[in-house]
Amino acid sequence: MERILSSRLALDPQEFVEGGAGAEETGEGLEEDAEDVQDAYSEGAGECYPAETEVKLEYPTVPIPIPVKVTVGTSARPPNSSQPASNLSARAPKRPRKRRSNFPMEKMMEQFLEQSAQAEENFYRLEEQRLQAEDRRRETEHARELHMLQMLGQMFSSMSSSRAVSSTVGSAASPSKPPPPVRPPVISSASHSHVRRPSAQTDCFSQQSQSLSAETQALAFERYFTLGSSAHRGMDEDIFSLVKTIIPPLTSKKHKGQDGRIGIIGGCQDYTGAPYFAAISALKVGADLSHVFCTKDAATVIKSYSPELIVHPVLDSLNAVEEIEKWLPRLHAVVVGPGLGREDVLLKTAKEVIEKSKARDIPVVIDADGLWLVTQQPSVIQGYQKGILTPNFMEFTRLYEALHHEPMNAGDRQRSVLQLSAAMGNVTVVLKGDQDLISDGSKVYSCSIEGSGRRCGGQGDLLSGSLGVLAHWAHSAPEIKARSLNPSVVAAFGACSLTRWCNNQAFQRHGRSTTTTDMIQEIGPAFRKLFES
Ligand SMILES: NC(=O)C1=CN([C@@H]2O[C@H](COP(=O)(O)OP(=O)(O)OC[C@H]3O[C@@H](n4cnc5c(N)ncnc54)[C@H](OP(=O)(O)O)[C@@H]3O)[C@@H](O)[C@H]2O)[C@@H](O)CC1
Ligand SMILES: Nc1ncnc2c1ncn2[C@@H]1O[C@H](COP(=O)(O)OP(=O)(O)OP(=O)(O)O)[C@@H](O)[C@H]1O
Repeated sequence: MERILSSRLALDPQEFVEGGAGAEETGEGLEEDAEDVQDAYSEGAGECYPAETEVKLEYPTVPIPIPVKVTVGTSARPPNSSQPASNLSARAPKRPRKRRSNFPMEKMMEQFLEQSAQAEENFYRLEEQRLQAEDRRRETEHARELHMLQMLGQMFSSMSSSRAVSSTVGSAASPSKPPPPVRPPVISSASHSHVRRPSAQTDCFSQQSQSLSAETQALAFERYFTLGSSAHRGMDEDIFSLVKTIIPPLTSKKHKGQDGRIGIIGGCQDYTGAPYFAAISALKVGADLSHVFCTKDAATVIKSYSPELIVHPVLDSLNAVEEIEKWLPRLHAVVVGPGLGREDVLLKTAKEVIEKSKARDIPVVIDADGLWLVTQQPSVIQGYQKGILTPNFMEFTRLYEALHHEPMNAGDRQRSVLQLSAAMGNVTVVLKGDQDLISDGSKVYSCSIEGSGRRCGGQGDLLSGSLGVLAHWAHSAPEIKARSLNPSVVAAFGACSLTRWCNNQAFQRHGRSTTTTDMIQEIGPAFRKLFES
């Protein structure tokens, strides 16, 4: 109503007159309509007569009828006359209706406004009804999906129990029995022959679950934890429970910065998105402060994406290394490479920052163009136990070939990742792909949490930014040190799981239009679901 009233005030009567005049110019019908309105008014009110006068208006080129209350003319009616107006007008010859005074025009305007208000109300009423119908439809669909979910649950429970029995009974007789129909993280020993691949049944399951609803996916995901064979289950739960133990509790005793200050080295004229994605992901995972060290021309752009980031436009300055070094004592981890570009001068700065970070014993995650640098100069990170490389397949191939001087066997990725990590002096390597393979040169871990088929740019930046925080947490967690597991591997497993689940959840909502920004919005719920429930 408020809107209606305000629009009423905004109407200029003169404009209305002009509009009416314009309409008259375009056709006879409108003039008749205006006459009808006036007739109805005169008869209905019972006190106004069809008095006509000519009012001189500046605007209309064609005369328009304007009824007036004040009578001017010869057809005045006695005050107590009971004669209907229509009779009166029948007696008095109708004069051509031309221009009249403004007052009835205001009445017309009011009628017009009332009608628009009515129309608007009707519209909203109908819209409300439509939304209610839509809600009812959704509820029905939801109930149907829940029903499906229960049926699937029952189905899998019975499959699980029958498999558990058969694997215990038949393990000696048939050691090559395929794993259960889920995609557990595969954990193998250093020997390649022990690396397990998901079975045909596994893939069948993942295809099936891809077409299911969000609720069904959630179930499939939970079964990821609960349906593994007993041997796998122990290790899955191990690594997941270890990721959970590295997460610092949120307490009121802490001050800003204690849960992580992460530095991203990257961001140039061409690539401003990548460092932003990495830095904001670090914050969303739980770092308290996220710094971006980028070139001058990228800085304002990155700042404009988010006021939450601290952006230093120093990467292409003459004393870039000193500028960054000033901050290193306050950083808990650095992520080198997202959007860095491949200019020699920037790569040289990145190299020196890596050296300085190593000297301070800070975890160093190297991604994207940082891996280009490692391909040219592997020694920059070789042997550093807090170093983690996160190549995509292309970056991995380059690195592998640079270190092994021979083409990689793309059909045997587990072996290749193990070999590369070993050649890098047991630096943790995360080969991203349909399964993420993580190795510290002694074992290969596979993270196969259902993601989606959507491969937009920036997903790797989300992973590297998250990994920066998790690496800091893992390397400072006493529980991990007490166990024989490599903290970098635990952190990598956590970051891969998180990225893939964000991808899955964003895809549930946005399908083909999923972007990294949508995935970043899923970090909070995904983190809770994976590590805090
Ligand atoms: N919004 C932004 O600002 C973003 C900026 N970004 C930044 O861009 C910079 C360059 O990074 P990059 O990944 O494009 O470079 P690089 O490794 O040379 O790959 C080039 C070519 O390799 C191929 N290829 C890639 N993946 C593959 C795979 N899995 N399997 C097989 N092939 C694969 C593919 O070749 P194609 O298929 O096109 O022939 C691809 O075109 C870097 O700084 C990064 O941080 C990104 O983070 C995105 C968001
Ligand atoms: N085929 C796939 N199926 C499922 N998930 C995948 C697949 N390929 C990559 N991913 C996931 O996407 C994430 C990013 O991997 P990707 O290979 O896109 O990195 P990237 O090319 O370095 O990304 P960026 O665009 O940020 O440079 C990883 O978490 C990985 O698990």
